[in-house]
Amino acid sequence: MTKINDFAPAKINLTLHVLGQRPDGYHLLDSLVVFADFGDRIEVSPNSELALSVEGPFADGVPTGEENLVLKAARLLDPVRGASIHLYKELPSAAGIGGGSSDAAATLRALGEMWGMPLPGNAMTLGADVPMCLDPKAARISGAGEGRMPVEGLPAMPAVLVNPRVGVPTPAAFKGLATKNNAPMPDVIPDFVDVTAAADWLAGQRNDLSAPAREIAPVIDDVLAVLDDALLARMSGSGATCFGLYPDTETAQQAALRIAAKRPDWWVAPVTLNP
Ligand SMILES: C[C@](O)(CO)[C@H](O)COP(=O)(O)OP(=O)(O)OC[C@H]1O[C@@H](n2ccc(N)nc2=O)[C@H](O)[C@@H]1O
Ligand SMILES: Nc1ncnc2c1ncn2[C@@H]1O[C@H](COP(=O)(O)OP(=O)(O)OP(=O)(O)O)[C@@H](O)[C@H]1O
Repeated sequence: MTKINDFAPAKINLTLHVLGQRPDGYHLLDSLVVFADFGDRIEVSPNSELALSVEGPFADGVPTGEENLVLKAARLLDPVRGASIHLYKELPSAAGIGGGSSDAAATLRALGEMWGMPLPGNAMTLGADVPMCLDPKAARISGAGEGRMPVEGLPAMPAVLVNPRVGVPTPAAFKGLATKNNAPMPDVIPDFVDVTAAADWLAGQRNDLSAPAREIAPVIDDVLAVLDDALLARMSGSGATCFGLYPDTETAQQAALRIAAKRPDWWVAPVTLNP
């Protein structure tokens, strides 16, 4: 029986500038997004009914009914066709790293291949992060999430992802913004010789959702504090996951071990953020 596997990598917003708000309430973004070599896995196979099974360290709490983004993605592609979908959940949910969105995008790719269908143009209806996850490579994201310009010239970046196991609801983080009309990134994102040069430039950029997310979940300050040996530490998306960039893989792995020993209740993952 034909089985198709796909990978749903964690999405990291290296920057997240909020430029304004549309009349429908959605915010206009200017965000530099990369994807980790760590994430969920999807396996699809032919089946008469549409069925979803979920396992893995973060399976608990992931909805298994029609509200799961994986099933919504399948229904977007074909409202009636059946498939068996298995989701292996490695990523914490509601964590600012696009877990559900990346799962939905991987489902669209895998079922699209199995059913011989192109990727839909309306993936945005599943969530603002889904279009950027369809082609999980470094990109500058604009609009409410639908605009995507590939970004060349980023190095592979050793990093540590840290989540304090506190969820931040995305709408609440946007609602808490003190100012909605903030400055974009510079027009040109330079090429960087290495992760240190990238971190230096990123330090001059922002995640505008960081301040409201820290109001909602003050533990984010503790997460940023344990990443104080990183070249750069910042929150991703609407939080609460933060990333620290490190000069090399070994240093990142050592930092991850140190943080995991200090905070055994937190989720800590040494990763590489791919260009
Ligand atoms: C914060 C980011 O993760 C950055 O990549 C995304 O903007 C959010 O992506 P997402 O979780 O897929 O977002 P959705 O599920 O579409 O939206 C959740 C909620 O976030 C708010 N939202 C989202 C995206 C956006 N550009 N403006 C918004 O104001 C809206 O209140 C929306 O109801
Ligand atoms: N496949 C899925 N995996 C995780 N959560 C899902 C999934 N499908 C639906 N959800 C629901 O979506 C909510 C948001 O989860 P998700 O992991 O996508 O958030 P996030 O990482 O904050 O996303 P983003 O960075 O896009 O804002 C969860 O609380 C959960 O109820």
